[in-house]
Amino acid sequence: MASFRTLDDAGDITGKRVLLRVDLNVPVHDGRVTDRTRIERVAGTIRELSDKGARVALLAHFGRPKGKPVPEMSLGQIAGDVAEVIGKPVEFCEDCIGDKAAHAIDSLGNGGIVLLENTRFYAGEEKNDADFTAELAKNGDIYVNDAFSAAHRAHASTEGLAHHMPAYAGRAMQEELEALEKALGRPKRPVLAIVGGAKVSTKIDLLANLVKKVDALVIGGGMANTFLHAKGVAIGKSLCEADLAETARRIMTEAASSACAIVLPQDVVVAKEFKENAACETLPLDKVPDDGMILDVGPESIAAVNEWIDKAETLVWNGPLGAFETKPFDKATVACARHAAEATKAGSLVSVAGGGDTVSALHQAGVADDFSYVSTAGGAFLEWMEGKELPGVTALKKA
Ligand SMILES: Nc1ncnc2c1ncn2[C@@H]1O[C@H](COP(=O)(O)OP(=O)(O)O)[C@@H](O)[C@H]1O
Ligand SMILES: O=C(OP(=O)(O)O)[C@H](O)COP(=O)(O)O
Repeated sequence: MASFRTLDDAGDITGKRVLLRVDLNVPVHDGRVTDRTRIERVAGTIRELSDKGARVALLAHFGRPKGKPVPEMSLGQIAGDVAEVIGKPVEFCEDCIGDKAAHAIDSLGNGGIVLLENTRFYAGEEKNDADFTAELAKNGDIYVNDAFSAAHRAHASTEGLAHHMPAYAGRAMQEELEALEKALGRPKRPVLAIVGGAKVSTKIDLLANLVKKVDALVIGGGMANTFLHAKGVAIGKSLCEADLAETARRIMTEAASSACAIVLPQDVVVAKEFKENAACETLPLDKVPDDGMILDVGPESIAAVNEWIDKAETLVWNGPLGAFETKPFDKATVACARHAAEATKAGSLVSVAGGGDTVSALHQAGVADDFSYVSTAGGAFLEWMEGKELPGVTALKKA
């Protein structure tokens, strides 16, 4: 039996106002949702609540607007996709608190669904501010959290609300926790982690714990640039958080004392412009020009990652190895994803990958169905792997 409350514990919810936290932080390019996995995973919970006659208000964030309304980060652009995926009408309300939100929810019929505007348009969301949480809470009778991929954030809509009203885990949250426990509860060694992507400052700290849990850590993508910089490699104009160089060095020291191999790029793909089909060249690490950007790792690095995949019994992967959305910088991510998929199909690897963009990359490589498990979560999944309590999950635990 789950240690947290689920929808099975919610009783009769007919006519009740349900504040349902979902993660709609999906990849969007040119105003179009390019990967609907996160929407598809929560669709079952939305339908179930609606079919049971609840009035469903969807709470979600999109991007990092830093506490202010940013039109390009409006959830209005996602509402149509949500409606299509769940196969029911979904209204959109341009605020998540106040009179507009109250009116939108009060006017729903039983089974009606409204998507409220980006909670991160208010600074109180990320601060888990008591007044902001109380404003959100005014519009709900019960709270359901189905956003596993945001459960590592102790924000108003992911944690605070659970203390204001009866709180339950949604079906997708339940499934993610069960699937991760099944795939990785007692992982077979060697365990290989691949961490890439662009969210360097929010993910780098957890690497210090991760290196104690895994046998090798491949660092790629934007994350690798900060480590290369910390090792004194000139990386030109590449995405890098130079102030985290000391943290990167500490992680490499921690890895050495935990006998975890750190695998950094050996060669890199460099371009002067970040655009589709930009001219680029593969260079050794000591040849990156001052005006160049590392946008992918090169063939020698791909071969090194694949060798580690061959040695590993278990793979956990978050964050693409390059800027895969922009060709030709998808090569390393696609090649290594296909290699891991082959090993999984051959029965020699348990492979778990997660993260909004990572899942999109696996779909692009055509292998999302070949991994042992694909989580919607990136940072939350890695923190779960570290053994950390996730605030969004802890808040749902039974007393
Ligand atoms: N070398 C790089 N330079 C700039 N951006 C990169 C690089 N490598 C990967 N990225 C970007 O990282 C983003 C994904 O990062 P992140 O959000 O951390 O992953 P996820 O959503 O899977 O958790 C992608 O948009 C990708 O373009
Ligand atoms: O996309 C998300 O996480 P991920 O990039 O770790 O997969 C979640 O929506 C959390 O977003 P955040 O990292 O801006 O808090």
